[in-house]
Amino acid sequence: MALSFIKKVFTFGKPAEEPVPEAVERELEPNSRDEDLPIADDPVLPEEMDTAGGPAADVGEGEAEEADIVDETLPLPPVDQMSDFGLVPLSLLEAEAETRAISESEAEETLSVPSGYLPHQGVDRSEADAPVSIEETAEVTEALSEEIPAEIDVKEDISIQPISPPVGEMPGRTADGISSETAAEQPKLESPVLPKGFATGPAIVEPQPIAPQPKLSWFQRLRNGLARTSSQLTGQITALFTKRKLDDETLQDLEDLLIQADLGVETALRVTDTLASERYGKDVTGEDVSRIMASEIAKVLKPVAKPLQLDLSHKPHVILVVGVNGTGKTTTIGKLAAKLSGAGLKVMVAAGDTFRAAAIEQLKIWAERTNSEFVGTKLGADAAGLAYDAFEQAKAKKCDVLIVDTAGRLQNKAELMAELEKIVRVLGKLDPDAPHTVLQTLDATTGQNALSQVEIFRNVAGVNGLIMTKLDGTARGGILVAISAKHKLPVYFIGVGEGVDDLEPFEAEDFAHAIAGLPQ
Ligand SMILES: Nc1nc2c(ncn2[C@@H]2O[C@H](COP(=O)(O)OP(=O)(O)OP(=O)(O)O)[C@@H](O)[C@H]2O)c(=O)[nH]1
Repeated sequence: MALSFIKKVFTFGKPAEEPVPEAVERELEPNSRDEDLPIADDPVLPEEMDTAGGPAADVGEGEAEEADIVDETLPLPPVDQMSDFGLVPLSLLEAEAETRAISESEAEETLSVPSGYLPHQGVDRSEADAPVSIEETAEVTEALSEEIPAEIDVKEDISIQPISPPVGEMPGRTADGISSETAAEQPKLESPVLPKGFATGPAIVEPQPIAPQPKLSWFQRLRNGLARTSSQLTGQITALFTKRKLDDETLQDLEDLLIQADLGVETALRVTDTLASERYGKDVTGEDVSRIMASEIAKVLKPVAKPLQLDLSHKPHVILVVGVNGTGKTTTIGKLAAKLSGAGLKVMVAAGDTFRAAAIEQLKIWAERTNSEFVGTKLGADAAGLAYDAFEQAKAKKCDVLIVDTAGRLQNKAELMAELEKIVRVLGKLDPDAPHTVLQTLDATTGQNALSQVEIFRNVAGVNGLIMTKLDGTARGGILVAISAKHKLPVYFIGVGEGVDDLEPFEAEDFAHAIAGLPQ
């Protein structure tokens, strides 16, 4: 094999005689694909390619030099100078090859290796580089397993290389593949030592008494609800007046801020006018502005902060509750009923929201909780008819107050608004003054849309009082100031939670302070 390598070295660069590389031959053999392929004698190449002159024909100067080094036509140096050129005389190599062949055959005769091992015979690059087919590998393995005895007479100069024996048989390894030294080092623990923060044994969870959360006062809930509005507003005001005297520009900027907070143009102008008359050309702090703002808002709200007037001569005083879906009508009815029946009045509630089964059930529960009479009908029934029946029953039972729920409806749905009109008309048949109070609930999380809600419900149902709900959430209470300034409708209560007690009489000063971020 060494001889063939030497021959290859000295014949390189002779394309005409160059044999097909073994690797290529082997690759082609299994499928014999070369037999099927037509072999072109003279392949037609694209113009930029050329076969004439063989491989070296087109080489550049440098490449030609390289080619020359391996050209056998060059005269070889004298034998004693060959090592200077990195060459070994052929005669020496042939002699070495013969010796090697003898020692190989000797080794074959004397060697025997255990299964799973192969004799290591040094590395012959020419063989190592050539690919070995599966068939060849199988042949060698078979030959080894048949011919090589189990016991080995190891020659000192031949090393034995394992070919991955089973893990358990690896020297220095346990069956798990763990180093046997490491395994021996590890003490076998009865109970493992856990890191800090862990413990063994069954978990014992002792129930801890939960401290009751102190309920926030309604004003705290109102302030929390309006915190977003107030902190945004006061933050912007403080930024606006930092190191600035009060001039036309800052007044205009302040007006814009107040309008953006839903307070309405009218209230915004009131605030800026008062500020200008008191402090024009002077330094102004954010706190000065907040104080003036609270005072002006309170002036707008005071006239509308009224108690809900009940004319108990009517037996019953009829309260119709209207509003857009989800604004809190049913919940507010429950809260009102609780207050009134708690005060000793005989209350009846009527489930006029015949669109939503849950609303009927919800009101029934509120009636039970508040010891109120309940009148309901089936889902989809005529709401006006139900209102009429309830009124008759309340009269018959001598109730002090009848509160009629209605289905939520968007103010732009003409058909539903017409139905609401009908309920009012029907109630008026039994008492021309009924309904005595038409309450509209407004969701405090709504912005400018609440203005048009009031406008339309007022026209259709004769709304004569407001309740703003959900002021405990992330409310935008500024709109109530704008509505009050425009419609001047009484605001009776505010909703500050879902609980039965979370309905507070509307207080102008408190509300104004909460919006301005000032204490009560
Ligand atoms: N946080 C808070 N939630 C409220 C308040 N008032 C009502 N809600 C909640 O708002 C939701 C809607 O309330 P409802 O009373 O069902 O409203 P509605 O207007 O009767 O609804 P529709 O019958 O669909 O028109 C419910 O989850 C109530 O618990 C309030 O003051 N604060």
